[in-house]
Amino acid sequence: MQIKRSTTTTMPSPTSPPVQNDADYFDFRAMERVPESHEWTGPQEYEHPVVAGHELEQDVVPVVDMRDDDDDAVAAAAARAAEEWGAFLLVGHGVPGELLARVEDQAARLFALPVTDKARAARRPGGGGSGYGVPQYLLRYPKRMWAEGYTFPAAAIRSEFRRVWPDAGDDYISFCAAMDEFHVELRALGRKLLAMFFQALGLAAAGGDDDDTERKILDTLTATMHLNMYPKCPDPERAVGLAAHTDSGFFTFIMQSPVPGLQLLRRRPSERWVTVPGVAGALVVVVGDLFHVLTNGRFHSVLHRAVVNRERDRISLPYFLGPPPHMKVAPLAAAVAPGRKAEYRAVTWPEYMTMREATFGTSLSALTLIRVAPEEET
Ligand SMILES: C=C1C[C@]23C[C@@]1(O)CC[C@H]2[C@@]12CCC[C@@](C)(C(=O)O1)[C@H]2[C@@H]3C(=O)O
Ligand SMILES: O=C(O)CCC(=O)C(=O)O
Ligand SMILES: [Fe+2]
Repeated sequence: MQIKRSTTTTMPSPTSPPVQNDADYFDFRAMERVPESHEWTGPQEYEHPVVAGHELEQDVVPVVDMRDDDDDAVAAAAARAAEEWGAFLLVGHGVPGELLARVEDQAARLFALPVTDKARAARRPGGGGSGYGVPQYLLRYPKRMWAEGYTFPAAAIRSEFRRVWPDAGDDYISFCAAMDEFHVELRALGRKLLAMFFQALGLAAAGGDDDDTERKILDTLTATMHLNMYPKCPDPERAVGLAAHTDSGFFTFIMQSPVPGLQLLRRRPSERWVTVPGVAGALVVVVGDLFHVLTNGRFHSVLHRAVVNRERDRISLPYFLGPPPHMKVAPLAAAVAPGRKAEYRAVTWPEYMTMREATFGTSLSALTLIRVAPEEET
């Protein structure tokens, strides 16, 4: 899908979001063909070529190995990948492979429950966006995606999943144990990676206000978890797993099945989708819009999407890290090059999400909505 980065700062006129309905809770496994509600026939979805991610050196997704003894070199490699790609594969991160396999298995068990059990935990108005079903932003698209989703705050796993398993039996216990352990590991890893990013940006040495901001950001990082299940599809060329988007927070760790499906949009020398290989035990790191803002555009929030396939179900678990809801995010002073201005206005995560909602399904990039127009620069 081509999403043009518009240079306009005009806010699209807000319209009330479409609502989820019973059609969003159908059983993908019972589908022998892609129904019209899920059929993406426009050529725009397949406008750019797809490359495998290893044929040419320029298409090899960067791999950052945290086992390297030289911390500065690891931080520099992560920052370089965040600048050039906006994403990379992270290995040697210390999260046990056994835990990653268990988390995937538990997610698969959740999605294998009867539709009626999952629908009990459906997203509801006023529910803070948690629950089973389509994230509200994705309801903006005219077509539904070939995926099931479940969103929940990492801090409320046990209460959230009592909605699925009211009896709190063995299935509930093993599911929550795996998600809790994953959260503990990923929260620690998130702090480590953030500290590395700051180190690479030269913030540790910068002194002054940025040091304070860095500490506040590290101390208040907020995590949201989301489970994606992309069932195998009878006609993958006519369906979309997850439409092209950027993540909105600071950065996302994605745990994915070793079934490829995630693709990154590379722009130079020409636009193409690069498939991220399914490397067992690796986590994918994706830079989000608010980190793009924080670094004044130095780290780049990358457009990515998920495609589906005919043979195998695919599961991914993005762990979204961002600021707490009240925190205003603006370019860090040390990230603004001498003689340059901050290119983005300060914004909180919920403010940005509200603005961004109206851009889903349009060709407008939401970052342009908070971009300081050249005439506003003093
Ligand atoms: C923390 C979040 C990131 C997310 C919005 C959310 O509040 C919870 C769902 C997340 C998700 C998952 C699918 C793609 C995405 C763009 C969406 O519509 O919902 C992301 C959101 C995001 O990164 O902005
Ligand atoms: O399924 C994937 O690999 C990508 C998921 C994703 O980008 C998201 O949920 O925001
Ligand atoms: Fe994403």
